[in-house]
Amino acid sequence: MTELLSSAQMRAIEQEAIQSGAATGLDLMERAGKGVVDAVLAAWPALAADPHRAVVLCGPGNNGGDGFVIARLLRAMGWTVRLHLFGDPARMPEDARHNHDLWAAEDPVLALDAATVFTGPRPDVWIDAVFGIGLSRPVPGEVAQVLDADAMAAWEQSHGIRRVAVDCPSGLNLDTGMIASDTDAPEPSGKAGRATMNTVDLTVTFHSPKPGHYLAKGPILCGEVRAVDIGLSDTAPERRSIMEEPDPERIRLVEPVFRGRAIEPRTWLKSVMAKPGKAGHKFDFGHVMVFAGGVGQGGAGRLAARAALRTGAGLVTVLCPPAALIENACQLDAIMLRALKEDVPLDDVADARVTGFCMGPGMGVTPRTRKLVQEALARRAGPRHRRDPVVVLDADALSSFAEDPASLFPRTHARTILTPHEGEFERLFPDLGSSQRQGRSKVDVVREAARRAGCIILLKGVDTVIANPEGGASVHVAAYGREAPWLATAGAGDVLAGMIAGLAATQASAGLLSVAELAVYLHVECARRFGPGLISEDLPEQLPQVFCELGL
Ligand SMILES: NC(=O)C1=CN([C@@H]2O[C@H](COP(=O)(O)OP(=O)(O)OC[C@H]3O[C@@H](n4cnc5c(N)ncnc54)[C@H](OP(=O)(O)O)[C@@H]3O)[C@@H](O)[C@H]2O)[C@@H](O)CC1
Ligand SMILES: Nc1ncnc2c1ncn2[C@@H]1O[C@H](COP(=O)(O)OP(=O)(O)O)[C@@H](O)[C@H]1O
Ligand SMILES: [K+]
Repeated sequence: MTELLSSAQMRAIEQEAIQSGAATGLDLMERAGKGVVDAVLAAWPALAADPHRAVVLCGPGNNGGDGFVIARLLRAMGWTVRLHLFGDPARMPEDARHNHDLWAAEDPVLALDAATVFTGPRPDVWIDAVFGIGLSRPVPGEVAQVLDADAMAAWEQSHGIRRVAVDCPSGLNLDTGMIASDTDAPEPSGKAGRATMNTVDLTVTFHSPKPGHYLAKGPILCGEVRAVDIGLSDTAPERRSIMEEPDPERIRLVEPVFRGRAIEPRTWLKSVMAKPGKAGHKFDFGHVMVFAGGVGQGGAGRLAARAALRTGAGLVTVLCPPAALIENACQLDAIMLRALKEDVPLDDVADARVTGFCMGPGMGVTPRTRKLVQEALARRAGPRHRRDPVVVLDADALSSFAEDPASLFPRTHARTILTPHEGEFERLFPDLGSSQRQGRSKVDVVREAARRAGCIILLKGVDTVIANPEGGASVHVAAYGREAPWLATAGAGDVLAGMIAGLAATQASAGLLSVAELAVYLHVECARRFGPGLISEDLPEQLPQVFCELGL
């Protein structure tokens, strides 16, 4: 997993390097500028063959300072560079001012406005170094007009300008992935909502990627993200094992990377899953009970059950009301089936060997659902198990508590995971819902929700955020070459709930958050492997091939 650094953490690491004497601010700025130039030439090697044309847009802070370094290095390579500055050079921070002066001693500093920028010749490379981690409010109107997608499209025509952002496309908040005007009133002179903010082809960031590259609009705007080494060391203790719970101070990106290096996915899978390489019989790998709905409402539960079985649970049983028994019996083979009468307690059908419950898909928003959830949450580890059964609550199991979420949270425990989509999340945490975030990131609100609920929360989306009550948080994004638009199909969430239950119920030694991370990754891998035309039934059926391709 790659650790994503907040702006404050990045500044602290930079300050530590400067105060310890390991580097000066100017050294870091020079390395940052050189890192961007190297990344550009690595992305488009043909540009190294002969001099080209660049436009560099600089802002009033150190992001602009990086821009001045980039302009100077390109100039030294014989490139023709037009540099535009927003802000007053006299008020720039010292290092940025120094680099401004080096540039200005030999070449003009042009105004940063649409009239000046778009009347110049079209460049081969466009560098956006206006605002980075220091963005503190919506981008001013005159800058927004230059960073506008329509204006760029009209100017670019078919010229093929390579667009590069320094740290981030200016206007993107690197902590939240939001555009400042998404949550605040736009500047009076600004374009409404900056909805047409320019996307770039390449974003070059420093030391480590930031949450905003992966959350919300980040993946839409950033193109490819490259983190370049600028010689900073991170003194935070390294996690010893890939399956260890995340550092509560950090956010980690779900991917097969460990300590900065890509690892074989199989190493990751084996560290989280119980089945590979372990001998045992079916009960050694857990028994998952999945609750299905009544007549005609069983599909969602059956999807979850199939996913639980394919992820490795030793046994899976669907529980349904007696009237739905025949319907389910017609559809299930390897999955067992039991009727659960309205007035029968869960303990009558679930013995001590049950290690997981998957509840919600298709169950119905009813008092009965609420009661069954409470009974499942009250269950404790059987004599042969070290851990309480995992309880995955999704869909109707969550919505059944919408009227009174506070009655759920005292019962949830460390082996509980709630897997809402945004609508279900807002029902349980109205003040943290997407319409109420006011600049708080998805990670912040999921951390807060996990703290309140006292269990793991997984908030789904293209960017899926998982957090535990201690503050540990992970982000998985279906972007940057792992797009999965075909997952936007009914029932995909039911399959994910089943996958989590199936992986966790095997009594793997990895923690529940690590299990959830892997489930989200596998879910997207299944969708990507199947590709266009995917429907939810296809997802569990892809698992064998995905496991095989990931080296199990
Ligand atoms: N940290 C590191 O390790 C390294 C950091 N490096 C680089 O430094 C960058 C961070 O630099 P930074 O802190 O100076 O912030 P930056 O993004 O230039 O913006 C601040 C300026 O913009 C202004 N301003 C903000 N919003 C505005 C708005 N909407 N409209 C108008 N003005 C606005 C703000 O004004 P103020 O809010 O103070 O009024 C201030 O003047 C970072 O992204 C990276 O590129 C590398 O060199 C190497 C190592
Ligand atoms: N465009 C998308 N890209 C990647 N993942 C997606 C996309 N759309 C939906 N998903 C994923 O598909 C699942 C949908 O779950 P959910 O909204 O609960 O649907 P349902 O209730 O129909 O099962 C979630 O895991 C979500 O993250
Ligand atoms: K920028």
